[in-house]
Amino acid sequence: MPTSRQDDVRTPPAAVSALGLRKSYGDKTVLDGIDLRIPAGSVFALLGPNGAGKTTVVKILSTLVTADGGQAQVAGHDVTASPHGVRAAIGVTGQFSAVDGLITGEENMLLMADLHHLSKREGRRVTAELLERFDLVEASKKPASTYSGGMKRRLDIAMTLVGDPRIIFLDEPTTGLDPRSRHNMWQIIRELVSDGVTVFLTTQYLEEADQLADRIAVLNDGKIAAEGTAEELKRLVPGGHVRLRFSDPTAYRSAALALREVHRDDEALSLQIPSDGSQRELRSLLDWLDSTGIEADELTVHTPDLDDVFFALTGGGDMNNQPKEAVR
Ligand SMILES: Nc1ncnc2c1ncn2[C@@H]1O[C@H](COP(=O)(O)OP(=O)(O)OP(=O)(O)O)[C@@H](O)[C@H]1O
Repeated sequence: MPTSRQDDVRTPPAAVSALGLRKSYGDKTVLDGIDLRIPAGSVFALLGPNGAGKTTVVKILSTLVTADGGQAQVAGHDVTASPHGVRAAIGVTGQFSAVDGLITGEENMLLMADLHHLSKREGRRVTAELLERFDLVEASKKPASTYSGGMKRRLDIAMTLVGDPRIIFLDEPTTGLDPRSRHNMWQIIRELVSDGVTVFLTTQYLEEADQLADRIAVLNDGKIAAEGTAEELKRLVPGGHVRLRFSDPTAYRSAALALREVHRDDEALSLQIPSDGSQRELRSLLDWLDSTGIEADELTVHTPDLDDVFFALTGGGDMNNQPKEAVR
């Protein structure tokens, strides 16, 4: 892989940057030219269906596998020329967890402290602090194999933090977790970011990317199909609308007659009005309702969500793609 210092002139500094990353296994091209730029201190989510190559990207950036082409820098180090520099700056958790189930949570942590050459005293201090922070004090003397999925993930992240990494790769951090554990994990990730850590997240959960990420890239067919903030991605797909529901048939009919370009549902007494869901459009609709004295019983806004974007970009026609309604 060629190395280049050209990225150094870019501002602000990127925690992770990649240009033209390529990877094939046999005759299967997994990554077909991936470009990334992740500003320090931000959360980046790589979204993609099963087998899209998300883990492969994480493995290349964390120096666990070598790319066939392109270049990547992590924390200012080239992944090929300076893998040790990369490894010293990053933490990786996820599908290839470092947790040893045979020893206790505390022993796992102390082992990690040893690997990072912390003194015994410092190792014990950091371990106690992280066990407390991740709510694992009670379980700390039990073998990690007895931990729930959520506890194992928390221990995994706690172990990663022993080395005080500035960049963390979280490969599907909440896959298989129940909703409460998933929300706990989201809170943990937000706290990491507020400490200035850069987070590179892979996920199949669109809501997770929506909740956490500053920028999201959708990986499909070995390429980045789209990249942007959640809002930018949602604007890529049409389908936003406001729905007005009435209980009074007269009010319904008046509104239906007055409003043009609406989709009528005479049975449900509801009208669907194309809208981008912006404050401006909602205000003008509400002002119009007020001025005409028409009273709707319910107003719901549907803005395209990341599910819509994901399916539009990845062509996942076999999955459930029902519009979601958000009552505002
Ligand atoms: N060591 C390997 N040898 C051969 N093929 C591999 C290897 N590692 C990954 N692949 C293939 O590369 C493709 C991408 O795999 P990868 O694990 O990166 O996808 P992913 O997006 O992380 O998927 P998932 O969401 O299912 O974890 C898959 O088709 C996988 O079978």
